[in-house]
Amino acid sequence: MKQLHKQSSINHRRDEEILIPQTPPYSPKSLKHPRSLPRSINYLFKEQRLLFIFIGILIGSTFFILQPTLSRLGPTETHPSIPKSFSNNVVSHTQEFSVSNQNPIHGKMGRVPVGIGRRRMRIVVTGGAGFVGSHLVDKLIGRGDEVIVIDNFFTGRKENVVHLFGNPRFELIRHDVVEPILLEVDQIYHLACPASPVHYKYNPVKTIKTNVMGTLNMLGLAKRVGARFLLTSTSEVYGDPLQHPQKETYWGNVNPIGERSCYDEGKRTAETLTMDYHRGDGVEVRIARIFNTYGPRMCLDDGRVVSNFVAQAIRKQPMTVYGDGKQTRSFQYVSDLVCLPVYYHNFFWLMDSLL
Ligand SMILES: O=c1ccn([C@@H]2O[C@H](COP(=O)(O)OP(=O)(O)O[C@H]3OC[C@@H](O)[C@H](O)[C@H]3O)[C@@H](O)[C@H]2O)c(=O)[nH]1
Repeated sequence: MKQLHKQSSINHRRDEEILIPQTPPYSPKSLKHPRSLPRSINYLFKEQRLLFIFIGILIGSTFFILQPTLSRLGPTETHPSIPKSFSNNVVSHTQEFSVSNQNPIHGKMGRVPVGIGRRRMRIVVTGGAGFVGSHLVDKLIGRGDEVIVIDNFFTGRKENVVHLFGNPRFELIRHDVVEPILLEVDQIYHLACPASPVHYKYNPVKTIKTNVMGTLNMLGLAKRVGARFLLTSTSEVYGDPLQHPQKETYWGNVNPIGERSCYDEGKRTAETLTMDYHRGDGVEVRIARIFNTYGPRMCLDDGRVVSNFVAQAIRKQPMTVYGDGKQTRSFQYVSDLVCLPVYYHNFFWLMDSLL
């Protein structure tokens, strides 16, 4: 009641003020000057105002039409040439790949509409701070993708990826793949595992755990988020091979209780898991059996033949050849392994092609 009373008294005072007008009463412009419409039109036509309005509208609409497309494209869009056909039993003396894909037609690359260009993808690289992983990450960032590196820094080093710090498309997570992790990604490159005999024999139980638990966790993630999965396996799945060169169809000659078994058998189990997730759960998978790789960022204390020979040469020491020296190996330069152009034995081709 108090409020009502107050209100009515205010209205009363206003009424009084209106009774003694000091200025002409307010009326809308349109009512005040009925002839103002032609004036407005005249105003628009004067000094090419209409032309400038049209130009503004044109620039604005062009921006809004192009903006979604531009935001999806990376700064450097170089597309790896992707051959259409592929034999499932590819044999190479330098590099060998095992491939599987349940439903090529519905692969992620197949959903990219023609004319829009390559879609920027979010990609996880386990072991991305390592020797091979960091080169892969460089190339992925270089072609415009978003990369999340997972590394526990056992053999990986921050220095390998430090040049990418500050890049908005790069993220680094200290994480051991033995523990599960949930991320929304399109592709998973699974590299995390010590690869040189010195490192993988250092803690054999941890090595096999990384291969089994780590691969399980990453395959689980791939299944959950519908990501395509690439396992980096090894020529060591052939063990002490009885066939030269080794074909993909060769099953190997592996000692299950030897010193190297944690790695050999670990990777063989990782391959088994990969194929089981593919057959059982429809996960799109690829397996790369990597032979001896060399190049920048290799650890000098890696223990492998190339780094040993280089380190000994730098120190002007004699090079040590183990055994009778009759053993043979296939070698590949690290960036060729990632994306050697016009060649299908590389990660990019394997991961991105429809197969
Ligand atoms: O100083 C050395 C080191 C090695 N070697 C010999 O050189 C050959 C190559 O040995 P490495 O240790 O470099 O490589 P390996 O072939 O045993 O395995 C390597 O290649 C495949 C990858 O997947 C493995 O991760 C990697 O360890 C072996 O026969 C080895 O006995 C030497 O003669 N001198």
